[in-house]
Amino acid sequence: MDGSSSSASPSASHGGTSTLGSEVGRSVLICLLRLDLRIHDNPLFYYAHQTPKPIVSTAEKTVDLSKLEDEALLGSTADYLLPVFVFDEREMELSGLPGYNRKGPEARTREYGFWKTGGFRTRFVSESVYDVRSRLRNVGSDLLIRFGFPEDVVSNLVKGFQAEGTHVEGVWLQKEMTYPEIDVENAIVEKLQGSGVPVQFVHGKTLIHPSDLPFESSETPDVFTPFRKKVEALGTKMVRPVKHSPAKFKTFPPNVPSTPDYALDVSYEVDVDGLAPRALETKDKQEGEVSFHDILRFLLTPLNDSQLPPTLEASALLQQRHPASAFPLRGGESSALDRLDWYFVRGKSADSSRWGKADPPPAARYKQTRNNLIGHAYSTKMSPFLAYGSISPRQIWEALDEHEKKFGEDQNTYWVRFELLWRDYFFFVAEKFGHLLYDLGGFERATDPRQAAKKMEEGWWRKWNPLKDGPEHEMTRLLEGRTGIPFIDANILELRESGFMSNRGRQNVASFLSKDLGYDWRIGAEFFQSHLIDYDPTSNYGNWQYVAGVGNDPRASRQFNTIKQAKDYDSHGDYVKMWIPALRNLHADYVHTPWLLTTEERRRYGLKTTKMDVTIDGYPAQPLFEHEGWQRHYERKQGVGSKMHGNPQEKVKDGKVPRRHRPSYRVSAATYGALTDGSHVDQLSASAGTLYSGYDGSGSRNVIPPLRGASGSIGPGYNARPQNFPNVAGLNIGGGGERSGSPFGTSPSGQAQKYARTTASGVPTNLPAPVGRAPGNAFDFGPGRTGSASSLDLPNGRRRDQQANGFTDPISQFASPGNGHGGNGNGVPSGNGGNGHAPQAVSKADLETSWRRGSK
Ligand SMILES: Cc1cc2nc3c(=O)[nH]c(=O)nc-3n(C[C@H](O)[C@H](O)[C@H](O)COP(=O)(O)OP(=O)(O)OC[C@H]3O[C@@H](n4cnc5c(N)ncnc54)[C@H](O)[C@@H]3O)c2cc1C
Repeated sequence: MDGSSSSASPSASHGGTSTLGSEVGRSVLICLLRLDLRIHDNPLFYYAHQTPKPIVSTAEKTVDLSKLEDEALLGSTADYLLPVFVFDEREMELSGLPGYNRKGPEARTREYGFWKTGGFRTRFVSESVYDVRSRLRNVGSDLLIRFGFPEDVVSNLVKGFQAEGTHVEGVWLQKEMTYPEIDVENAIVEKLQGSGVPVQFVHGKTLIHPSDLPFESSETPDVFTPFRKKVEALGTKMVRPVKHSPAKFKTFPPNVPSTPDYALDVSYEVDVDGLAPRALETKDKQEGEVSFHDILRFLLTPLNDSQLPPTLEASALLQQRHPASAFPLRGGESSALDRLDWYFVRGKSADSSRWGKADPPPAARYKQTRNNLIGHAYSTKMSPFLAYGSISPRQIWEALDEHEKKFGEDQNTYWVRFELLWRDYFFFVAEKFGHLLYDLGGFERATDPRQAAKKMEEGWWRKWNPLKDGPEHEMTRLLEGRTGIPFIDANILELRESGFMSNRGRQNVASFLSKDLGYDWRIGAEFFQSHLIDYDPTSNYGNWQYVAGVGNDPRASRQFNTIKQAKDYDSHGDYVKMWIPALRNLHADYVHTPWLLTTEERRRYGLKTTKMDVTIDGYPAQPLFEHEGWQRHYERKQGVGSKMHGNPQEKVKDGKVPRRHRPSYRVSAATYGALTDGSHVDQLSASAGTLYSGYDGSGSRNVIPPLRGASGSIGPGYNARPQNFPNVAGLNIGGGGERSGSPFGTSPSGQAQKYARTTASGVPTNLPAPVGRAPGNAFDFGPGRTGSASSLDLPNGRRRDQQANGFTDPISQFASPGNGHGGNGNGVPSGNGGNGHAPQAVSKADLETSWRRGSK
């Protein structure tokens, strides 16, 4: 960057030549902020305000500061403190800044060429930088912001100060532990050689200070558990206390020497969250003035200019936080501290009755909720703040202490600590193995070279060429969220549209990409690197290696069963429906396996199938891959075996927990018409009875609940096909009731069908034989028949007679005024019905059996 670029900047708040005049003879300490964008518990700022202690020589050794044996010896006598941040051209594409001349290559990932820093992270980092600047201003200091290469900026500043007679006491920075970052450190040291200015590193990244480890970092165990046990044995010595920064900082240098580095600074403030893109010439700003939004826009612009298919890039236009984002927070220390306080201490997030505690903050149920997928409260959401150092792990540790003092200590609080140790583990392991973090063969090349050699053979990992392989290539489909496997697609879409993905989602996507499909795991790691707000080299590449089986997992062949996982963790399909609008109308039992629907059923659910439709609101009709192990989970119904646990943000009304699950109903020997009250039932089972669909009065098409019974008849509807009714003898699917424009159809073609029996997987053993004619000529059961002699067993064991015209249930939201037939799409009962037969009677034993089977 030459001087002309600097002058091209509309505003350079610390620019201008200075002779320092009376300042000659004074000294300055330069603190380069990198991934430590905070003022609290930042060792740089803490030690900058301590009186230096002499280097001591003991009988055993001379304490060598450069080895960081004891940072407590650090201190500064400098008159001025200069905090600097450099937007590094290696990490972020800066070519959109007016007048900026990039010196190096585009900021792209090394193997597959994604932008290294996508839109969401660009915004997050920028917010973090400007937040730390205002926080520094609040304590009497400031932040110098530059763009380019950190080593150039620092050495130019040193030269400038020295030329003006100011003594530069030192350049301090946080020690990084991964490679591209260490390369920058080395470049800084190299550039300052001969300047007489010492470069000093301090540690602030990890929970455990490296010199407190009970082993050399080169001897970090290759498996997590031994590491954890060793460090936990340190007891109270494991984590050093938080270092509080002073209320008033040393003075920022009154004049900063002019350098040729590119400077662009915010000269007027705007409400970033309320931003709409604005033209530069907006009236309320002066010519040449720059707002935060302008800077963001400059940084985002080049990301749209893609060498890859634009659909694979983290869109530069995504400046607004997604309303459904699990990480709806802005970047910066202020935001991090607020979240910390809310999550661990102040927040009141859950009902007391369910948990038997007095509405504690969300941390009190972390272990139960951490695998959930929806909302921001299921986990701490500390990762983006940790990645950019807006908070330190020690601060989280202390927040846990505080939480435990007030609300008690248990598995939940321990588990947050446990996860923080995972984070540390990946740092120490990454430091131990250096460049292997990014190597296809992973750490295994060092820990088990034989195994690694096998996995390095040609053909072990499948390849992908983002520039040549077209849009229908498996990998392109995967990264665009178009695999046809909803749980995978929803996670990818969440990442692309919000910059975040849950840990559960990350594990599943990583396993699918590397184990199910067998692709080079670095495709996924680089894609995550580009899109994740919380990207951190050690956690990202370390976890990818772990899941791909080339890292620290002693059971390297472990593979996630996507359908099992989907049904365990998104049992009601809410997550998938949130991110894939095309699936919103689907019953939860099918939402994870839409390929099991027939073409006709897809049509009835409004699922489009043609190629063109797929890009609008359709969804691929077939999965790009189907693992045979998935099949045994196909028939598992919603809610069954769910591992989802209470959302800590569940609202409490009048001290009572609102009913979260709509009840399951058992219908015994009953004829049961549609629910037409505007609600729907999650699960409705019947034994040897008849049952029929709910219909959502809001106008969305609803579902036919599955029939579970030894024999039975069902009304017409979307899922009225044998596959959905395993182990049924004498299955009669009613026709009838199809009305034009109504979502209530019948069996395909509108005809009633009869099967002798179905197998465990719902395959009919005789060919469907039309036995009736639709519409209005239902066999066995048609829509809208009102029942006789029917009863409902309500979920809490109470029993209620079904009323002839529908039913009411005082303990649920359901109050059906209808007369037991399918609604008309507007929730209005319409009174026509088939003329099916009364269902056959069943014994109580049958009923109980089917009930138990059904509700497992
Ligand atoms: C394939 C893959 C890629 C990942 N990439 C990243 C990444 O780039 N950056 C990142 O911070 N995390 C990454 N993780 C780890 C984890 O998914 C996130 O840390 C977590 O989801 C962040 O949400 P949270 O802060 O609410 O986590 P919480 O569940 O609240 O956990 C608290 C903290 O513990 C740490 N932590 C939790 N799980 C892990 C883990 N598996 N590994 C390391 N540290 C962990 C994080 O610092 C986290 O903020 C990745 C995981 C996988 C499987």
